Amino acid sequence: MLASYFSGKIKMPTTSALTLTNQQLRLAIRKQRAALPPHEQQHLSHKATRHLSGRALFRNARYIALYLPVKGEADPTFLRKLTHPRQQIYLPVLSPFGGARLWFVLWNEHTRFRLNRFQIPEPLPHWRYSRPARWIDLVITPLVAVDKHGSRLGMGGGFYDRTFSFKRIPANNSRRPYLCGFAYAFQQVESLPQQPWDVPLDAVTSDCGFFQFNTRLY
Ligand SMILES: Nc1nc2c(c(=O)[nH]1)N(C=O)[C@@H](CNc1ccc(C(=O)N[C@@H](CCC(=O)O)C(=O)O)cc1)CN2
Ligand SMILES: Nc1ncnc2c1ncn2[C@@H]1O[C@H](COP(=O)(O)OP(=O)(O)OP(=O)(O)O)[C@@H](O)[C@H]1O
Repeated sequence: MLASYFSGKIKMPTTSALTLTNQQLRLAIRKQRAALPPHEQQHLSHKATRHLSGRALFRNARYIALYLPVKGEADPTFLRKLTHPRQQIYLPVLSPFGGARLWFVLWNEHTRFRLNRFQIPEPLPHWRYSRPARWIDLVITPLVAVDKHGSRLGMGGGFYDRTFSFKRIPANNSRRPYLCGFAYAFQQVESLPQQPWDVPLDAVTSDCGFFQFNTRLY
């Protein structure tokens, strides 16, 4: 439908994302995502996981942020089972100080959860188990749509863009963290309108493969 499955070879989409507003595109893809039967969500998410888990960028990352999927989002949590003991998994938590920024809090067998204001489970924030965004090696980001340049459309809160805005400053010379979108192939669209605050993804993994963007600003 909307997708241009750009991994590997680029196919033209039947509907250009540019003909829809961001809000219309969000609604259309969210509907398609929520309509996937659970076994299909799991099957496609497994495939997306396999396209990433063997790569050095995953195996060499010590601090990895995942997210807990809601409403049919692709599920990256299988990656947790594929980590080795020296790797640590973090989850996003809405900053208790506001500002629409994310904290990253350790997820282990002792982690206690609560629902945030979007009804998404998140670890109870504790400074001892939090890690600053710039000290995470690999962030698996949720997304609604991504285009072939790595522009990401999210749920519309601007959380990831605000949290990783430091990556847009060339003087930071910050390759870290590596931002990898996690999605279904139908979320990959030809083109999204770019906003000045957008922080491009470094890569995306989906059921149709792993795709690295040439978006190095630094
Ligand atoms: N699984 C998951 N966790 C995540 C994100 C995400 O996209 N997916 N986020 C990515 O930034 C952050 C939360 N951002 C969000 C931004 C807006 C809405 C939202 O609009 N939700 C409702 C409507 C609003 C409401 O309930 O008050 C909706 O689903 O329609 C949800 C999450 C952090 N954690
Ligand atoms: N670095 C920033 N500084 C200030 N405002 C920002 C910044 N990044 C995003 N915003 C604001 O956040 C709002 C939502 O942005 P956008 O629609 O790009 O969110 P999104 O990427 O879809 O959401 P999310 O990252 O939460 O999944 C915009 O109105 C924008 O003004």
